Amino acid sequence: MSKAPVRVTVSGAAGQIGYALLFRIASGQMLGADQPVILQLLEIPDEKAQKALKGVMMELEDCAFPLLADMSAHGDPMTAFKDVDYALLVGARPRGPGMERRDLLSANAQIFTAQGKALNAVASRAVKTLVVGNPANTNAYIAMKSAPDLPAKNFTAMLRLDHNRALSQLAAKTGKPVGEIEKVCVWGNHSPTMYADYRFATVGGQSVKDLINDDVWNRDVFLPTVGKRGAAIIEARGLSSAASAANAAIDHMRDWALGTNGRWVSMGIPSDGSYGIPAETMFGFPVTCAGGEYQLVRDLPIDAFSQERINKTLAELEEEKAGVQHLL
Ligand SMILES: NC(=O)c1ccc[n+]([C@@H]2O[C@H](COP(=O)([O-])OP(=O)(O)OC[C@H]3O[C@@H](n4cnc5c(N)ncnc54)[C@H](O)[C@@H]3O)[C@@H](O)[C@H]2O)c1
Ligand SMILES: O=C(O)C[C@H](O)C(=O)O
Repeated sequence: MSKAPVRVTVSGAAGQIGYALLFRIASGQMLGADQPVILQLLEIPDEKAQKALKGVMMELEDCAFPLLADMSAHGDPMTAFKDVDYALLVGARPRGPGMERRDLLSANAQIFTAQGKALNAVASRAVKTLVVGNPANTNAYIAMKSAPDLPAKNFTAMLRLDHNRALSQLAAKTGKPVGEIEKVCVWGNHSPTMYADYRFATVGGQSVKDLINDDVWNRDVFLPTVGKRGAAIIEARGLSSAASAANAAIDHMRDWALGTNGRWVSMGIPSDGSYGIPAETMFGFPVTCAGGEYQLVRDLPIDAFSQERINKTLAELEEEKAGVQHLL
């Protein structure tokens, strides 16, 4: 018997990430080739944005995706999030050349307060929420705090793009296939302070750290390359990353919903106090996923270098959090 459709809301649906994301969701790449979806697409209630959204929906229609059971356009989060099972909060102002993420904080914070409240009021009580819009960790924290009737664990932030960027850099450095590298993780904030950690990584049973054996490369090349990759793409494209961001969102939601078979992935999740990260801080951690839930990878040893990096990214998140307290 075919599965009942699930409801997926995407905000910022007429934006550049939205354009790279919706067709993949509707084709089954996010929730599986046997899972019909109903797309509830949210854009600002502005004539131009709503018209652009209509155009994207016409294209979705023209793909004749068998899994696309229905779709609707919305300008109000209260209707867009009604009964939603999966919410991808993409809509926000992106960073332009020369801008830092913290410049976006106040511009975007209000969006996530309103959307958190709407999720609280009308979403499925099991809704899985991924925040992509920057600053993603703090926006996810704001949405979570604005939705007190939903479990905090239902709110996550996207660290997967950093995770995938780290994997590709490690594959290039070691000359090994990217798909064979395991146990990489990214700690902290989706920002240049994130700490991409390959101390536990293996490839074909070999330690990646031993293979590379170069702490200077780690500190001076690898970490800055992964951390500043977003800015490098803005510099090259004149626009922030879109296809790779959409790809990371698909990876994040697919793994959360369908599981990782024991593989580690990185997700921004509300801390339970582990690794000395204050409870509720929306922090990138290594996790595995099974049965529709993520589980933190616990009790990893943290050496002095790693602790210093984790402290730095935590301090940035605490500062961002302090900057939005008045909104919560
Ligand atoms: N976490 C990550 O790894 C990551 C990666 C890339 C981009 N991003 C972020 O994702 C966000 C979207 O990027 P983009 O390139 O698609 O931007 P974009 O400007 O192309 O599209 C954003 C869309 O969101 C819409 N929007 C704005 N406010 C909204 C609201 N309140 N409700 C609904 N829709 C709203 C806009 O009208 C626009 O169509 C940005 O914040 C960007 O910085 C995050
Ligand atoms: O860096 C940005 O502003 C966009 C995005 O977060 C990225 O990492 O590519």
